[in-house]
Amino acid sequence: MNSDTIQSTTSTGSISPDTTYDEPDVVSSREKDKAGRKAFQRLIRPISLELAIARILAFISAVLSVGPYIALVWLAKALLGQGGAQGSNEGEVKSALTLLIGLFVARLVVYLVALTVSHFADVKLRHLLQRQIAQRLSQAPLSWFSRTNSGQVRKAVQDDTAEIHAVVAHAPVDSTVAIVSPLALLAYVFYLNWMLGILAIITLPVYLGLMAFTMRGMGEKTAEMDTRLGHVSATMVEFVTGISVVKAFGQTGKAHARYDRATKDFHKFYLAWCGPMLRISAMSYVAISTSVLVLVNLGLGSLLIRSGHAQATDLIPTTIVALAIPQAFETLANMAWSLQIAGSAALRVQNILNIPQISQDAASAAALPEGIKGQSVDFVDVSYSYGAHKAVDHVSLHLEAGTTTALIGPSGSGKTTLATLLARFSDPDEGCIRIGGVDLRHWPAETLYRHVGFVLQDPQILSLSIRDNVALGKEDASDEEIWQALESAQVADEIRALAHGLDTIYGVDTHLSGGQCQRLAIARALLLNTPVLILDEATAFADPESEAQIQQALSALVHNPQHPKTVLVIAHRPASVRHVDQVVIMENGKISAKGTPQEVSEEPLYMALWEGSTR
Ligand SMILES: Nc1ncnc2c1ncn2[C@@H]1O[C@H](COP(=O)(O)OP(=O)(O)OP(=O)(O)O)[C@@H](O)[C@H]1O
Repeated sequence: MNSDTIQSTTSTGSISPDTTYDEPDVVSSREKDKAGRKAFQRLIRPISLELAIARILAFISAVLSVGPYIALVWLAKALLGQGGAQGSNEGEVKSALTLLIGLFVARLVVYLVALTVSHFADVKLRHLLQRQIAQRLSQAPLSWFSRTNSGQVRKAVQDDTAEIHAVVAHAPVDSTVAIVSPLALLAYVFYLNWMLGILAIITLPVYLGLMAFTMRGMGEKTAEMDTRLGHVSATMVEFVTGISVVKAFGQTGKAHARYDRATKDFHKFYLAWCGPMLRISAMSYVAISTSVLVLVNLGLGSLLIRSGHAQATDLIPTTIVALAIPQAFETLANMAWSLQIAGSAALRVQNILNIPQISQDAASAAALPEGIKGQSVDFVDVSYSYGAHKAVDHVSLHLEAGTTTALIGPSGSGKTTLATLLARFSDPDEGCIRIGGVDLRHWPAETLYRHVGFVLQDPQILSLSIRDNVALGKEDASDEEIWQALESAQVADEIRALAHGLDTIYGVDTHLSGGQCQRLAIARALLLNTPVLILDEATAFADPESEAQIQQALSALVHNPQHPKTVLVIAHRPASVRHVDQVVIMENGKISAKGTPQEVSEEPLYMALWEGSTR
């Protein structure tokens, strides 16, 4: 986006100098419009057969729409007694009425069947897209989520599938009817009397000319509007997400300013675009307004009748047709607009469907990978980058089964990144990570997460009951097992004190402190009892009294001879490294030293950790 200041031209051609806004790249808006159309066509491919059937039915319904007019002319002639004797006229009136009602109903039925087919197709597509989106999101590496604004994800998953619905369910039927029906009606009107036919469309060139003028660059402008709306939505999400921090530091005005500016920019853009357009389009609607059409068709039509160039019985249907045609243009204009909106929506859905996937070689979701030996962990020449920034740089590390390794190092040295690679939040760019000698890429996801448990800095307590939160990875856990895990994590008393105990819904019935959330996350890991455990400063939020107890519980768990664990702790304090088997020091994404606590005790960073704690 560049920030050129542009001036808007009003309908009178004057320049309004105060109408300034940030202008997204016009070329990119045009490309976005094109790409959106392509993405939409690609998305609806799975329902192309259903849409073709809906279009054919809509075509039949549109052709049938001429029927009632033919019957109307017949009826008018019969009523005006142009058909001959009295008796035969009565019969003709009845037949004409039967035909009129019959064709009207037949047309309506075919139209409704066409709409039903397109709605079924839409339901099928929605289901398919939501399933695909859910599947892609579940296989996306965590790094993708941290790069992507949550507002964008929500928009793609919820709003965009709804916008595509509006077009898929209605456009094929309504646009076919809107094109075929006026053509069929006009053909009939011209067949009745070509001069009345011309009257029926005589004001259309004025309307179409003005409309064409207002619709110039519509595709790009709609794409630009979508970009700007996305920006408004993203700044809103950003503002709401960070509101507590922003308020705490008294920066509400500053943070709000970004959202405020985005909405103001949108407001200016929309006014500058739609103001002149609406004025011209209002003028164009005069040309097809009912009063003008009635005046032209009935007025000039009467003159044609008087001069003997037309019959009175033909004038009523031709005037009705003239009044019906503008409706078709309105439908087409609305459909074109919806199609452009759906194009942008399709592009976002397409982007979600294109997100990189964590590769999955193993076929069975539950089985252990073949060739697994023990629970040792190996990082083999592992590198990982966030964009151009290398966070982990050719790291090789062996974690002996049943031992505890502490990762220490300055902030930003790559500890969390290395640890989360073991939980397969992303795959390494280079090298590989093995558990029991098997590359993580060959582990079925379900099996992997029954082998690797983690407690991260952000404990991620979900808006579920305490029971479901603790038993997240072990749905069949008994209450007894859950309480046992809560006891070991030193949080059982607090949960017992809640009015609904294990059934308390987090975030609805209660809010827990950071330390309590952390201990719940530890209970979750304890319950899962995985042979490999990652702790990212698991005691960071714990209050001093419970910290020692949590450490004891964890150490008992780690050194349990029945369930030996391979543990990787990201440590920021001496308490976390005191009893470990191995200390690994990281600096700038590389391992600078490793060994037992005694072996690394002279390392400056190790000493700094102890000194920091006693300060
Ligand atoms: N999602 C991300 N996107 C881009 N860069 C990131 C992301 N996460 C981490 N980084 C960068 O990667 C580097 C390593 O970060 P990492 O969080 O692994 O370090 P750390 O040693 O765990 O730090 P800390 O002790 O502060 O948690 C840092 O320079 C950080 O800025």
